[in-house]
Amino acid sequence: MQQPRPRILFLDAYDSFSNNITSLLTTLLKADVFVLPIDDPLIEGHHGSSSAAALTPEERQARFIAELRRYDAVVCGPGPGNPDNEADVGLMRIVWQLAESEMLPVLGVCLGFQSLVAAHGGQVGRLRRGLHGMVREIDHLEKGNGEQRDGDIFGGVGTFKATLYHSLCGHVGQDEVAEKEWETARWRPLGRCPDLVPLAWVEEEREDGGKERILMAVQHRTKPFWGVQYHPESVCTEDEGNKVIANWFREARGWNEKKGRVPVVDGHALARAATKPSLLSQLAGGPADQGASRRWWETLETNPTPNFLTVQLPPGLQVPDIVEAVDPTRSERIILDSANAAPSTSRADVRGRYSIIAVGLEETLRIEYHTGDSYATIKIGGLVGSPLTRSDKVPLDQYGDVWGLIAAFHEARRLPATEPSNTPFVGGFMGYITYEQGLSDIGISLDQRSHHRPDVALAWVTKSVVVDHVQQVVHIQHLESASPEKDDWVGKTADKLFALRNPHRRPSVSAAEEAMQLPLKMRRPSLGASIQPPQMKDYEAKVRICQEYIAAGESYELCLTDQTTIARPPSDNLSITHSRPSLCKQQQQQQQQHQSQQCRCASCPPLSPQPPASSWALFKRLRKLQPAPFASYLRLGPATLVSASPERFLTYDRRGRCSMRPMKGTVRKSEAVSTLAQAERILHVPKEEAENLMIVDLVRHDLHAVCGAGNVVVSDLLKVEEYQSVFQMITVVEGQLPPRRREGEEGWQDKDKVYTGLDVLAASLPPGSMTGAPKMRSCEILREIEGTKERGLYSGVVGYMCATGRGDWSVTIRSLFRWDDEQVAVNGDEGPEVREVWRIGAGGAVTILSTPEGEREEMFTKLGGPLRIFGEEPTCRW
Ligand SMILES: C=C(O[C@@H]1C=C(C(=O)O)C=C[C@H]1O)C(=O)O
Ligand SMILES: NC(=O)CC[C@H](N)C(=O)O
Repeated sequence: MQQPRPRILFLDAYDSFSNNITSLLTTLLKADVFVLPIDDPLIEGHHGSSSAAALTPEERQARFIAELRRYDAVVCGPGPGNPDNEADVGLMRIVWQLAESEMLPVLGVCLGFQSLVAAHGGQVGRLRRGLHGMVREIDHLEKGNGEQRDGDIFGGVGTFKATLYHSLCGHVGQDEVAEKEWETARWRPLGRCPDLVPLAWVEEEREDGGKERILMAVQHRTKPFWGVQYHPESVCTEDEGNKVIANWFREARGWNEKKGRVPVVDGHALARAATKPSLLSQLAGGPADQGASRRWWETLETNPTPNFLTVQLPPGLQVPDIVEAVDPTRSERIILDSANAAPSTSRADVRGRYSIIAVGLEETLRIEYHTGDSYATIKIGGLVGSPLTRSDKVPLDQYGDVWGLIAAFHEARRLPATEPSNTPFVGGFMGYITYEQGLSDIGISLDQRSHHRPDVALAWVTKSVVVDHVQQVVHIQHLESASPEKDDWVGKTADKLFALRNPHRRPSVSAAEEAMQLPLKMRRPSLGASIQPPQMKDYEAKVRICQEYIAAGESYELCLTDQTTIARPPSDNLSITHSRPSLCKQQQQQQQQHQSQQCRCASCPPLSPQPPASSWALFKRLRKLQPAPFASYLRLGPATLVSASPERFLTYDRRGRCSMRPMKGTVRKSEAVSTLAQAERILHVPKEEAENLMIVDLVRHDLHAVCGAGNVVVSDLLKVEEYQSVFQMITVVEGQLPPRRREGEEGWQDKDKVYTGLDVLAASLPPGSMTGAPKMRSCEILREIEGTKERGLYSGVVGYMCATGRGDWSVTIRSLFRWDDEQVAVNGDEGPEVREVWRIGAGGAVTILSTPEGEREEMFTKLGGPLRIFGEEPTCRW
């Protein structure tokens, strides 16, 4: 008879590495792994779960114990915080206290290990300095060469290195052992914890020349409890370490056998599967149920006739020229621009291949959602001045959440792979998602917000132009709805492009745009742009606060950021009265000094009387100054974004192959660091590699949540790449979604098995490179430190999801954005004047090894890129 697969319960302490552990356990031990949060509402009665809230503590404990009977073993996971705080370890504490009759084998990992130590007489205190993303050789007794101790899970294990992510450590009495006794004494229970047998150590050399003895693994003398301080699941833990886990499980099963303990699998389980259910499975009922009350938009754009034409890219033509020729109306626009694709910008290592231009955006159907609302809005159009055709508030309960609605909307319009197959996008969603939506996705509630702006804005683009910079062709694409008036948009657009071959017929450039095209040194600060950067000392103080949280074990890495605001006369918002100043120069200067905190240096040129450049002109300038592979321009609803992002967040193809590209480790180009080899020397150091590694493990966790155990690999680790003004270290992490059922097999009863790239996107926001690890606790801490201001578009994502299932999203950094409704009033010569407000976010990852000055410098380096379009160089000003 076939043996049933073993079952393991994983107690999740909200770490960002948990899914890597469940993946390792599943693949290595061929076990089914189920996950229960340490504060599971069904047991703990939190979060308003009425059924559990009514229970007494004894009854809750009984529920948990009943749940434990279902498993062969338990793994207590890693996480933020300290085992001395009950809330940080929750249910773990019950596990160590189980009566003999209910006991079962347990493995503690990191926080779980510390909780084991704390429960058996040890103390958990701070390391002299935290070790996060540091890879160390684990010193254990066996080293594969002989003597076997009963229950020593290091038996037969050779030398291996493992990744550490901890600020705290277990004190079992190691510091009281004299040096000459240490060699042998460290393998026996030490004074404070007679029941814990040390199995492994790391001795860390400290700056004072001394060594810190760090406990790395223990086993309980009589109970089936083991624990490891290091992270067995990290991508940098060597495979030899897997033997420890295999040994643990062999011991665990041996113990169960000896005790005659067999898991009882009946009734209802509280724990959930390690992989998330798909978005489509959240839908209440199938399409048949929804048929009764179809809304007007449900059938719109559902059965299009694709109409495509591919033409040669007229030589010398830039993406903005194409935009201006094919979509000159200049109201709403989305352009995802491989701005560094041109050979003239070949200094950069990473070059985009395609630029995607949405055309006729005002007429598109779109989804907008303000985080926290119980409904989303589906509408057509909506820009000030253009007629709002229709709008519908869609309650989200039947979709689970906004992601369920987006997935259902996409699914209803999904296309089989369509010609031309060599275009990444034939039509589909284009738009943005804010950082705050990401926060809400990971369970952080946003308190009172002072606005009602969309956090998710996705247009369903049916007319698009895709430039393939490698093939030098342009795909003109129209997913035509079955409307009787076909207007041959594709043909007409091709004609417009052909017309561009004739340089005399190129679109004319407005005066403001012309001004923006002047060489940098001739530029003056834009009229009245009042720039408010972060204060250096404040920023440094915030870095120190981050480090205090890290030292306390609350986080391993925090991506601290701050914002610079730029107030300037309104440029392209038609709803704002355009106030053209008529001040004399002297008055202007006086007013300028009064309003702004900007430059006081003598060399600063006087203000020029030119009108403010439009956001489009700003974009054209930025793409020239900072050509980046994931540049974008977006003017959608009330949001405007001008971005020179170098960072891909997530891309996926139709077959569910996903790839993420976290970027961490930045060095500014300078005379001293101008070559890749020099940058590599600077970035391949423990501090920078650790920063990157932490995010790599976090991203693996995010991908595992959807792709499932064993379906994630790291294909390029810690690679240094060159960009226009910086070098960046990146890693590529790839995942494979479960295969989609073939047509016909795919009934709604299988909908929970249908995953798309949207599932990965929804499960991975906000981008880990912008949060730090563990994600949830780090975001909570960052909200405290950064203050109440929202990051908004910054730290969110911009991208597309094609109707055929392919998608690509960049992290919104090195960018500026503004909201139409954010204005400030200033006193002008002729009374109050309004100013539009642009925001530039910038920051970097703070670790225990950071220096406040270094972090501040890094933040200003990143800020400097987008700020230059205002003719500003941060170093001359603050
Ligand atoms: C926070 C920013 O960048 C992020 C932080 C990086 C780092 O810490 O090295 C690198 C790229 C981005 O993921 C920013 O550009 O503002
Ligand atoms: N990775 C972890 O579980 C860390 C545990 C604990 N918060 C520490 O920092 O030491």
